[in-house]
Amino acid sequence: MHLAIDKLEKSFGKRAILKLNKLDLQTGETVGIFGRNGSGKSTLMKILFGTMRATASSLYLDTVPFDPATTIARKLIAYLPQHSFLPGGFKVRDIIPLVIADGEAQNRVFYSPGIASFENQRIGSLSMGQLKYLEFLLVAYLDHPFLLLDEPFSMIDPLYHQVIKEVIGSLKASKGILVTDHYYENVWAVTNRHYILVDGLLLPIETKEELTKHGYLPSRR
Ligand SMILES: Nc1ncnc2c1ncn2[C@@H]1O[C@H](COP(=O)(O)OP(=O)(O)OP(=O)(O)O)[C@@H](O)[C@H]1O
Repeated sequence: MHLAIDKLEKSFGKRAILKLNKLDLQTGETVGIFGRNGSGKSTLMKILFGTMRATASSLYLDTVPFDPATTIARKLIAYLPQHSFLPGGFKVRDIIPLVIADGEAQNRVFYSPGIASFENQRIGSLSMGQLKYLEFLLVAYLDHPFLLLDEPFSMIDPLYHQVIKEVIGSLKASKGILVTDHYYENVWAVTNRHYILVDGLLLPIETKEELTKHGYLPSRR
């Protein structure tokens, strides 16, 4: 499947945040987006997922015009938002089958490293990192063809960064994945193509040095 952005603009009042011209995301590839705080990465993901409306857009799914308002109902895109989305009152072991219908996919979450150590806890009692890790696994193992990951590594301890990279690697062949995180080395390790969002424009980048050139990384490290 092929998700194509021909145009995507978003303004808040008079402030233009996104002025994208072209972005393609195909199943079988993982695309990284870098950008400074406030550059519009989360805004882009919210618009594609359908929880925020673009000011103007021209989007296509396999060459057919695509309205993100239909994303959730069509189970097209799984989305890990920056902020937690699970209800606090449920136990971890009960929320897994509520989010994921498929038994095999549920087991992938249950048997992921570390989950057994807190599967009997309530969501509301998890640490921020445990919660983010659980939410990452839940959206990653949904059967949707596209996956948007907004900061999957943030708040999670380094031991599990490797697990997350392996999960993304295992899904790469079957899904179109868009990922952003300020742990840019981790993003770079799992992506096929990379962009940096500068002044509302998505600029393709080939080397990490370009992250410095575009003012994302400091020039002396
Ligand atoms: N609902 C809103 N109303 C007004 N401004 C908003 C709204 N949502 C986001 N913005 C602004 O849009 C800009 C882009 O925000 P966004 O969260 O997309 O950035 P980001 O690249 O994801 O940043 P970070 O790396 O800090 O997560 C910011 O300046 C933010 O203040």
